[in-house]
Formats: sequence, C-alpha cells, structure tokens
Amino acid sequence: MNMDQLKRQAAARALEEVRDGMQLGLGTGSTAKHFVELLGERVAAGLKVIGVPTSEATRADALRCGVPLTTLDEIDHLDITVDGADEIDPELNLIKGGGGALLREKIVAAASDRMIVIADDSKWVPTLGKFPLPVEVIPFGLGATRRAIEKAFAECGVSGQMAVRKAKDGHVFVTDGGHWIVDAQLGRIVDPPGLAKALSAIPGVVEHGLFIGLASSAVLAGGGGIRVIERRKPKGDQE
Ligand SMILES: O=C[C@H](O)[C@H](O)[C@H](O)COP(=O)(O)O
Repeated sequence: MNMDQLKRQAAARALEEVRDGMQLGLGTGSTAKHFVELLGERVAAGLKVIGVPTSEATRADALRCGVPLTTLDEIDHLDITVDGADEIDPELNLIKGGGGALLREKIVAAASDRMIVIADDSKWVPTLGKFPLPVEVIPFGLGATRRAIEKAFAECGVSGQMAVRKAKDGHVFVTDGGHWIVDAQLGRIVDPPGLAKALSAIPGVVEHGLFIGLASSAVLAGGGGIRVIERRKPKGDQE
C-alpha cells in the first residue's frame, strides 16, 4: 500500500466518528484532503454536516466535493476537527504548518470539542523537531522578531538554522492571513510546551506550528494496519 492509500485509510477511519448534524473543522494538507473527499461522498449520500475550512485550499476542495460550509462567526463551536500533521509525539503534541495553514488550523482546533489527527505512521516520532518548525511572523520588523525567536530557542535549549519560506515560484510564501513563515531546523525539541509558550510571547510571532494539548486522538495508518492513540490528559492540559 502506498503513502497516499495509507492517508486515505486514516481519513476513512476518522470519518467513522462523524455523525449526522455535526459541525466539523476541516483540516489542510494531502491527508485532510482525503477526509474532505470522503466526507463529500457521505454528504452526497444524505449525511447532514457543516464544515469550517482551515485554508482557502480546503475551502475550494470542500466546495468542489459538495460539503456545506460555515464560519466561526456563524456557529459557536465545532464537534470534531479532522486534520493532518507533520509530526506527532507520544503525548500527542504536534508540529503542523508544513502547508502553511497553521494559524487557521489552530484557531479551528481550539474551537473544537475534539481534534482527530490523521496521518500515515511515518509522522509518528519519539521527539518532535526533525521536521522544521514553522513560525508564522509579521513581515514588519522581521530582524527583531528573528532575534527574539533565537533568544527563545536558546532559553528552551534548542538551536538551528532559520529560513523564510519560499513558494515554488521563488517568491516569499505568503499565508492565507497575509503573513510570512520562518522554518526552524531544530532537530530535537526537548520541551515542546515550554517552547510553545516562549514563542507565543514574542510580539512579531503571529502563531507557531507547535500544537500542544489540542489533539484528542491520532489515527495512524501503516503497513500493519490502523492504530488509534487516545490522548490521556484532558484537552487543553499542557502539563
Ligand atoms: O499547514 C499544513 C498542515 O499543518 C498539514 O496538516 C500538515 O502539513 C500535514 O500535511 P500532509 O497531510 O500533506 O502531510
């Protein structure tokens, strides 16, 4: 089974949790796209749900697949968000934002009763950090923000090269919110909650790709089948 088939399997398993009448957060990326497509098939067959997309790309996919959409201004909570991840550790801390959608993804996940992370099992790691950590920044004063980020890294016992993300055409990548992303090659993040807190305190940082205490469960598809890992601590508990 190839990687794409594994991603679809994980998406199909998460779809089993969806019930009639649910309000859903719709993630971004190649794995979440499978979920949106499979959800669209169920909607065509009569399932009544409404979704909030986490990116303009997912909005377009959802519309193409016939999934009705709303916003967090029109509804006050979401039952489940289903989203992919770039790395998942045993505490269900995540690195997200490889596709640049981390800000909306975090807003949507935080507004959800449950977040189900779907992935092929290559995303499962003992320690976060091999995947470059995306930090979404305001372009104004970027030099000062980068220095503050470096200081936060040092205080949290990590270091590594930082680079402003480029799009495929060579221009700076601009997020749906009009911001830039700095990717940091940290290798090994020893204290993800501590680093998350330090980055969130920097004025020029809009958001970062560490998702701490947000995932309720992870559905991992691999050669040996599907594993569902439930979070042991209540949602939002970072200790
Ligand atoms: O910004 C993108 C998101 O955080 C994605 O969920 C993440 O990058 C995983 O994407 P994929 O399912 O394509 O590996």
